[in-house]
Amino acid sequence: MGAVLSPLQYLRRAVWLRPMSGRQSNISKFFTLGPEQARKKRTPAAPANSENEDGSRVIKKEENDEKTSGNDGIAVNGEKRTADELESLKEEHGEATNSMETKRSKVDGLSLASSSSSSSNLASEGETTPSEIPPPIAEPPLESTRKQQTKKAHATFADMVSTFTKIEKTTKRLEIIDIMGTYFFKMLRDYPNDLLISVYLSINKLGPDYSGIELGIGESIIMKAVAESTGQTLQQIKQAFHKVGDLGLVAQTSRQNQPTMFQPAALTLPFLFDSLKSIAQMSGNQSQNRKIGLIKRLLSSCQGAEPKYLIRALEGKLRLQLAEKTILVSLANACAQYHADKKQVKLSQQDRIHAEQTLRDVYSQLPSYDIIVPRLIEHGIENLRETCKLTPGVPTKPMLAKPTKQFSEVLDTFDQATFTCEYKYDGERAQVHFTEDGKFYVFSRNSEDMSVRYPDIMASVPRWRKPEATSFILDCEATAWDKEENRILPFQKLATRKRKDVKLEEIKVRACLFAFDILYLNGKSLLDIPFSERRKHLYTMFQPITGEFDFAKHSDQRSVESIQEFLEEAVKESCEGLMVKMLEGPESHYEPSKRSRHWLKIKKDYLSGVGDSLDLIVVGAYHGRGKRTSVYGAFLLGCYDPDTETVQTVCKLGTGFSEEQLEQFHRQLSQIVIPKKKDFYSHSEAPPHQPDVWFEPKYLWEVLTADLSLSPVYKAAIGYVQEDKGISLRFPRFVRVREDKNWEDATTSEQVSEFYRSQIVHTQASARASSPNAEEY
Ligand SMILES: Nc1ncnc2c1ncn2[C@@H]1O[C@H](COP(=O)(O)OP(=O)(O)OP(=O)(O)O)[C@@H](O)[C@H]1O
Ligand SMILES: [Mg+2]
Ligand SMILES: [Mg+2]
Repeated sequence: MGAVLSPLQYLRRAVWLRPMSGRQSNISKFFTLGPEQARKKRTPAAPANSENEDGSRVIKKEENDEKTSGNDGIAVNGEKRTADELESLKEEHGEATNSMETKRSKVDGLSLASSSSSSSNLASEGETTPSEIPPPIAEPPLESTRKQQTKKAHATFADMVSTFTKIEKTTKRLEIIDIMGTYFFKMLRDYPNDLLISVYLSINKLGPDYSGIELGIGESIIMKAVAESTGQTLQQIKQAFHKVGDLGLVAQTSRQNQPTMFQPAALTLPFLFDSLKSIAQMSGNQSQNRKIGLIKRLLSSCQGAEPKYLIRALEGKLRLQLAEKTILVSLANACAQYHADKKQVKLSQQDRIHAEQTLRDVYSQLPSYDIIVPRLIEHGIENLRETCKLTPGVPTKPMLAKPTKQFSEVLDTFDQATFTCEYKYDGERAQVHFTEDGKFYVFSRNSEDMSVRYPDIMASVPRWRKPEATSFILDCEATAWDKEENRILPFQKLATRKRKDVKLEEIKVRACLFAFDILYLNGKSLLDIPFSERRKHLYTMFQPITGEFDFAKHSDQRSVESIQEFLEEAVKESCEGLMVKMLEGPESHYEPSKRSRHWLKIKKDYLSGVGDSLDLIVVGAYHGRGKRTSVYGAFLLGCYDPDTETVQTVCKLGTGFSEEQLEQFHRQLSQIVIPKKKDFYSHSEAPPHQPDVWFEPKYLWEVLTADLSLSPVYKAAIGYVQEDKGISLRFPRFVRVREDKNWEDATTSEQVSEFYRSQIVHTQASARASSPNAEEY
């Protein structure tokens, strides 16, 4: 196996893949919509040099060419900027990724300026009248002008924004997939070099999760930039924001009301992407001012609806209901269609489903568009499983478990199948990688690179790896370890370790690994072999070392009594409970990213409650009274619905805190108070239920509850159980802060509804069990 390329190297490769030629399809008959439906959706062509419905520009081609040709500079908000100035702007902010690309643009003319003509082509192409729709399989009208575009190599933000604007008008998932699929198809056909960037911008990410680069710029910085760039006072922007609740819209309106003498040059996707990356990575002295400066420059190149999405991207939330799975499906469709067209074959519904499944599977094993997109372009989706495989050095999405609160459920689920019980250690998930070229990594549950956090684990690998293991991926739990007593310490101890800049000699709380699975060994993926065999590999290739590495303790007995006993034993040894797993057959294969019924968790503490804890987003707080006057006395929490991208409130929480914790939370949360509820927070509008302050979504807390009930106030899982009622937690209690998850990894609305339903099933079962005619369990 070759060395793993860094994300930067992949990006470079992706950017330099040559555009492909080939026969192009009639995109009106796309994907989920038939030609008739697609035809109906089209609107008459917009007049030249006018604004589309969505505010994006339509520039008359000749005029635009005139503006750009023979002109060695472009106008940005009235200021004329030369290519060199723009180049130095990029350099000033330390971008490296596309520097070669920029140089090439300078030679070709000026990509920033020239791409506005391609934007007009794309924008007007989507807006033809029905009579202009070419017959199926006809060559698209773009062909004649395409030559010019191959010279002007970049897609524009304007194209992306007109796509986003279409998406914002619908809530139907199939339509969203169709719109995004059409967009990605055009990207593949016209700007393959920018496809990767367009995928990242659509999901509002700047790289794979393990790259650690994230957007999420604070409201105050953005408001300053909007005020300064649109000539308004900060006060005016704040007021507008208070009224509208969406900074993106405020920016768009402010920009539209601003008189500009010149058409700014179109923003290209690579330029935007590089700028966003620079903003995300700026730190230290003056970084706030530098961020504001760069945001202002971007804003000055924006028109129509572009400021809205630029600002939302900076905030870290596009609010388009573009969940990652939607992007995957759209991308799979686009690629399948593109390659079928090239080969001049018809794409069946079966082929589409197959393509979607392929991309989903591959992405959960190898969650890196940096690697996948270039290979999709080069080798097609039909070869993707071959060209993109599980790779040490790239964190795979971990398999997850379903909660259970009755032993009988375990026996029901596994029925006649062979299963095994393991201790459920209470620490943090750790995926340990060892690459062919001798590098170690530790990744978190969330694919973050934790190698710097665990120098003790990194140092211990050579001691417990046998020389026969030349590359591997292990699935483990890292727990805190008491060296004196030689035993596991409670989870809270592990949480006291620093998360950054950890020095080996300064570590007070040591981490011990408990390995429970092996996913890859010596150049081969082990995902598709039975767990019993994977476990054998695990036991042969590694050796336990007290306090550093051990195998998760297991028992393969299957009676309820023996499971019960094993659970008691686990709890005595500071574990949280048990994991019950399928041991043999295809159902015991490792399923990356799936919350699978083939893994059940039994937590001792929660057997009497709802079976599991919930991880909830802190969205608001109520001022304390009495002893708690100087801190927040209670908090408003919400779960997350990834399909609608909303945070839905689920309870008011006021118990389980120590005084120190309340003080600490007050300090932390005061920093992220926002003037108004985010418009993607869903909560009752009734005055008595309003919290005193609202927060940016940031912190995730683990919470226990006795049970759940239907509620008119809280909006969690609204519509799942009853059309107009949400679900709320009764007697919630704070357990801990979840530092290893992002707020978007909160318990989902669907999970909340499952907790609610399982509680009803459980109550009915108990009622049956206590009645004289109850069946035996
Ligand atoms: N033997 C084991 N097998 C699998 N996972 C284990 C084992 N021991 C401990 N774990 C941990 O248990 C976790 C699953 O249960 P847990 O309730 O802790 O999940 P979580 O991180 O809260 O996520 P979620 O609530 O989303 O499932 C795994 O992610 C892993 O970190
Ligand atoms: Mg856990
Ligand atoms: Mg949990």
